[in-house]
Formats: sequence, C-alpha cells, structure tokens
Amino acid sequence: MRLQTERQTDRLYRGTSEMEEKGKNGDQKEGVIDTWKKKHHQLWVGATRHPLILSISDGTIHLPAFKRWLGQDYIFVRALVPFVASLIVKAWKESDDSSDVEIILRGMAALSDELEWFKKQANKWGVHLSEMLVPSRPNQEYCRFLESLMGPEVEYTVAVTAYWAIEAVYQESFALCLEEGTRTPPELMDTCQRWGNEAFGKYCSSLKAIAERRFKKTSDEEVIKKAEVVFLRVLEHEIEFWNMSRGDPQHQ
Ligand SMILES: Cc1ncc(CNC=O)c(N)n1
Repeated sequence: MRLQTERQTDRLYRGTSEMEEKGKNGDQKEGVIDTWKKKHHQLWVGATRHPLILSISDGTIHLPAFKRWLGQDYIFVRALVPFVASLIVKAWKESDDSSDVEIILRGMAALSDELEWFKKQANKWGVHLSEMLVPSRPNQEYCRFLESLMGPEVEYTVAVTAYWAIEAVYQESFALCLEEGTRTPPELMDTCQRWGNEAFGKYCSSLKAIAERRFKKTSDEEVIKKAEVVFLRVLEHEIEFWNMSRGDPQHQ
C-alpha cells in the first residue's frame, strides 16, 4: 500500500530529466539561498527540526497533536492553491524561462491530489474536515500572509522564493522522519512519505534553482532583500504552525 502511495507521489512530481538536471545544478555551488540558510540557521532549524517533527521521528507524538495538525493543514493547503495559481500567473508574465510555468503547474497538480489525500487521512483518523473546522490563529495569519503575496505588486522572484521555502520546510522536516534509525510510528509513514520522498526533494531543488536563477539575473538588490524577508516570514509562520499543532496553549 505504501509503495503505491510512493509511486503515485513520485509520478506527480517527476518532471523531464532536463528539469531535474536544473534542480541538481541548483544544489552544486553555494547560492543566495544556502547563504541565507546559514545566516538564519536557528530559524531554519526551528522550522525543519521542530519538536513536533522530532516527536514523530522518535515515536512519542501524541495522537491529538497529529489530528490537530491534519485538520489545520488541510485548511492551509486549500489556501495554498490560489497562492500557487497567482505564482503561475507571475511566471507566465515575468519569467524569462518558459519551463517555470510547467514546473509550478506540477506543484499545483500535486496539491489537487493532496487535498484528496487529506480527505482519506481524515477518514482514517476520525478528523472532521467540515465547515465546523475552525482555522487556528497561526493558520489564519499564515493564510493572510499567503494572500499578501498574491497581488500583482509582489515580484515573481519574491513569490517563488516563498513557494520554495514553504515546500522545502515540509520536505526537510518529513525526510528526517524517514531516516534510518528513527522511530516514526508505522501508521504515520504515509504522511512522512508524502513530503519526505526523494521526488519531492528534487521538486524543491527545481524551485530553488528557479529562485537562484532569478537572483543572478536581477540588478535590483531590493528584490533580493524582499525575498530574504519573505523567506524569514515563512520560517516564522511554519514554526508557529508547528507550535499550534503541538497544542501550546498560547498558540491556539
Ligand atoms: C503549513 C504547511 N507548510 C507547508 C506545506 C507543504 N506544502 C504543501 O502541502 C504544508 N502542507 N503545510
């Protein structure tokens, strides 16, 4: 069963080998993003090695926390769809490389599959995804932040950096839970596979390569500064989102 999920997800994210080469090249030499990851190491680790993720990987996760995360994340992913749609519009209008639209479109297609996956998971765990489900404050704030990035005044370079960061945090977080020697509960493996799988890792690399290519081409330092701020905001929102799922009372 798990193998099937893996293959499905793999297929969703797999691009042409040309796209994947671009992804690999993005990893080769240190770019702007790797510099930021080092410069803001604490925040990066805070978002990608959060206690909630560590509790999955060591098997001590509490089921209510997982269920809270599941319901809230479904709300978030629904809000991610119009953001990615706005990014496609920006790529189409502003990008110098026509493969960008196709790369982002694959992410969009994967979100459609993902919403179905959430419904199945909700069923499995007895989580109700109806209108009854109230978005938590950190979730509302994160969704509002996404909305602020959808306007035409936000540059493609800035928005694609945000998209990369949103996806990369989940990829790195859940990939940790799949590492050898971890004690991830078997019933949570499909969740960890969803974002931790290698094909999704490559997909994130191709988004990173787009951002890096844009940084190289721009002569506007302000845009790079704005992208860095957006990168930091994503990390902060991700940390608050994990905190909320964990059930920290001040984050409800
Ligand atoms: C809060 C949050 N951040 C990132 C992701 C990953 N993107 C799409 O699924 C997610 N599902 N939820």
